[in-house]
Amino acid sequence: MSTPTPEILVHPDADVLAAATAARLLTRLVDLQSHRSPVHVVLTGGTVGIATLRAVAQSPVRDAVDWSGVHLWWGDERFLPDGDPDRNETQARAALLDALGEALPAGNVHPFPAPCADVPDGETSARRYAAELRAHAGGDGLAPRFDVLLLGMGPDGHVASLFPGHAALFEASSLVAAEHDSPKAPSERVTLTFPVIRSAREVWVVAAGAEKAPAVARALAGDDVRTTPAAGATGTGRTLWLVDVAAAAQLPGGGPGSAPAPGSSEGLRPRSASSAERAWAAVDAFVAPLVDEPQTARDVQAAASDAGLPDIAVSAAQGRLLELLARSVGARRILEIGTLGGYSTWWLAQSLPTDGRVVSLELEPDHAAVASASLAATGLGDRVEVLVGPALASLDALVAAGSEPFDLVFVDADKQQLAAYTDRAITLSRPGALVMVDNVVRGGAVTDADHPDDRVQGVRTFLAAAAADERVDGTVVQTVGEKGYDGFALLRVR
Ligand SMILES: O=C1O[C@H](COP(=O)(O)O)[C@@H](O)[C@H](O)[C@H]1O
Repeated sequence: MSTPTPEILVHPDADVLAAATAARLLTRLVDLQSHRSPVHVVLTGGTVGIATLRAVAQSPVRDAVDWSGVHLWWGDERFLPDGDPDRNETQARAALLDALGEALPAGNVHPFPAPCADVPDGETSARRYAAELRAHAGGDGLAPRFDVLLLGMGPDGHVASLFPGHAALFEASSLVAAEHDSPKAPSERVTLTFPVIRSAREVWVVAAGAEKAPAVARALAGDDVRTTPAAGATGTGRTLWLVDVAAAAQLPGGGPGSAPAPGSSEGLRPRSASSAERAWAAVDAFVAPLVDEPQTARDVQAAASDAGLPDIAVSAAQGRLLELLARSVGARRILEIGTLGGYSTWWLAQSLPTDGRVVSLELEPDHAAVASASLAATGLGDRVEVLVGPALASLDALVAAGSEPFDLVFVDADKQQLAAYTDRAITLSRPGALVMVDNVVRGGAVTDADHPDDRVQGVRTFLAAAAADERVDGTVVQTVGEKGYDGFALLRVR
C-alpha cells in the first residue's frame, strides 16, 4: 500500500472555498454516520478554517448531522487562557460550536488544556491532550483514527503548529508537542505531531490567498517537510488540498489539471519528474496485455473504491507478480499483513490450489468487511480467512497457536511496525518460503537517516533488522510505475 496521491481542488476565491469545504465536510459526516459512530473530526484555526466553521453553522444541512455522534478535536492551539479571542477553540466556539448548542454534547468537544495553575506550561497541556487522545482511541491505538483532519497552512508552509525547521516536526514518539518559539504569534503553542496527523483517514489542507501560493506549490511538488511542513501532511486514505485560485497560482499550469502528482514521494527532495511519471504509467498501460488483469480483479478493486477505501492497493502488475511468486513456491498457505479491500488478497487466493488458504490480517473492521464480501462474491471466500485487529496481536496469536507454516508472506501494512511484523512472519514461515515487503523505498527517502517521517524510519529499522537476520537471504528491488517510485524487499527463509 502506497501513500494516496493528493487530490487538488481549486475554488474561485476564499469565500467559495470556505462554503465548499463546509458543504464537503457536512456531506462526509452524513455519509460516515450511515455506517460508523462516533465520527472524529479535527478542526483547524486560521482564516479559512474558521470561515469554514461559520459556513457549517449557516448551512441547513448541519441538521442532517447527528452531532451527538461527532467528536471535535483541534490540530493545534495557541497556549493562551481560556476564552482568549486568539485561541482556536474560542474562535471555533463563536463560529460554530455555540450555534450547535445542546445538539453537540460538551463531552464530545476536546479542546487543548489552557494555561492555569494545573497546566503551567505547554508540555503539561501536551501531555494531557495526549492522554485525552489515548482515552478515545479504539482498540490498543494511541489516538482516535480521525475521519477528517482539517489543516490550515501558513505562508511559510506550516500546518497545525509545525513550523519549518522546528523541533516538533521531528517528534516521532509523542502524539502532542509544545512549541515555545512560534514565528507566528503567540509564541507559545501546542500541536499534534506528524505521527498522529498521518494516522488520520483523511487529511484536508485548506489554503487561500496569493501569499500561500509558493508554499502550496512547494508542498505539492513534494518539498522537504523540514522546509515545507505541509508536504508531510497526508492521510492514510485520502489527502485533499482545497485551495482558491490565488493559492493555486504557482502550481504547474496554475491549477490541478497539470499539477504534478506527488504520489509516494516522502517529501525528501523536489519533484521535477512528472514527465517521467507519465512515462512509467504509460509503460504500465503498454504491458497491460501481458499482465492481463482479469475482470474479477477489477470488480474487487471497484468494490473497494465504491466503499470509499483508499486507493492504495498494489497495481495489477504487482498483483500478477504476487501470483507468480505464489505459484513458483507452490504455495498452499499464504499470510498477508494488510488486507485493505482484498485486491492483493484476490491475486494471492486465486493462485492457490482449492484446498489452499490465505490468512489475511486487517486492522480496520470496515475494510475487512468490504474485502470479505468481495472475495465471497468471486467464489474465493472459502480460501481466505480475514483476521480483524492489530496485526502484531494476530501474528503473536498465530505464533502462540503453533500455526502451520506459511509458504509465502506479503507484508503491506503500516511501516512503523514493519520490523516486528517481518520478524513474526519469518517465524511463521517454512524454510524456502518467500516474504515480500512492500513500499520500502519511499521515493528514495529510505536513505535519509534523519528523515522526520516515522514510516521512513520504520522501513529503515526493518531493513537493518533484515540485514542482520540470519534466518533469511534478501534483496530490495526498486520499482517505478503507476504507483510512483518505490520498491519491495524480498526475503527467502533459509
Ligand atoms: O496560527 C495558525 O495558523 C494556521 C494558518 O492560518 P491562516 O490564517 O494563515 O489560514 C492555522 O492552520 C493554525 O491552526 C493556526 O494555529
